Amino acid sequence: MKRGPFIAVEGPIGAGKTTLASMLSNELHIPILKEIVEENPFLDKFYQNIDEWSFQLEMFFLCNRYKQLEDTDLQYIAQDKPVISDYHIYKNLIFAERTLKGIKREKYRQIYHILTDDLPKPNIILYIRADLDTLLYRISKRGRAFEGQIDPAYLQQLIEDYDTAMASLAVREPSTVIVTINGSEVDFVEYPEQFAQIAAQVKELIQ
Ligand SMILES: Nc1ncnc2c1ncn2[C@@H]1O[C@H](COP(=O)(O)OP(=O)(O)OP(=O)(O)O)[C@@H](O)[C@H]1O
Ligand SMILES: Nc1nc(=O)c2ncn([C@H]3C[C@H](O)[C@@H](CO)O3)c2[nH]1
Repeated sequence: MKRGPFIAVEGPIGAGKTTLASMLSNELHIPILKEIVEENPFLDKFYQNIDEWSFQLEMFFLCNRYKQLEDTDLQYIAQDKPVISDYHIYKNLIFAERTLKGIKREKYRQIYHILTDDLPKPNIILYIRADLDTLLYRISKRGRAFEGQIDPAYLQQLIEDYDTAMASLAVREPSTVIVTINGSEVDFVEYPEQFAQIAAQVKELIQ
């Protein structure tokens, strides 16, 4: 693996991305790039009425992440400095393909490619898979008010969309290392030895 690894932690809602990315950032002394959730003005409205608010929300996420990754490129990636992120830009498309319909989906796809095709992409992805019950439990434990309205069917679709998207990314970008973590069985929060195993694997990849 070359210097300057760009690591992304991915997985469906509540899989543990921010938790794992933060733990790895501390353990490996790699700066973290975190998604800003609290300042999103559309999430609440979106979960109340997905069809009404999806375009605004998806565009908001796309523009925010575009700006964040542009800055990260200058600050870290272009200088070969390692960085770990709790998302991959590709997640925009995974969600948008599910939430948008018709002409809006087509317009979004075009804008997504215009904005992101030349952005630096992670060379390591830690993909946390988890089953519906695990995700629902973790989302409720976290207790964000607006997520109380998440439809389990929407979450189940996202679980499947993520599997499909990761499989397609593996074919499209064979040089990207994808480490799949079974988040319903591996518990890196409760069991330090399970976290140590993941950290050791990542360390080996970035050496
Ligand atoms: N392995 C785990 N075992 C037990 N609890 C966990 C585990 N991973 C995460 N959690 C808990 O589950 C909740 C969701 O985790 P986290 O916020 O890291 O998920 P996320 O994937 O970043 O979510 P989002 O998709 O909303 O950004 C948090 O309360 C966290 O403490
Ligand atoms: N529709 C949609 N598109 C995205 O790109 C996206 N990224 C995150 N999320 C939702 C999941 C959590 O509730 C919350 C925090 O991650 O925001 C998204 N929702």
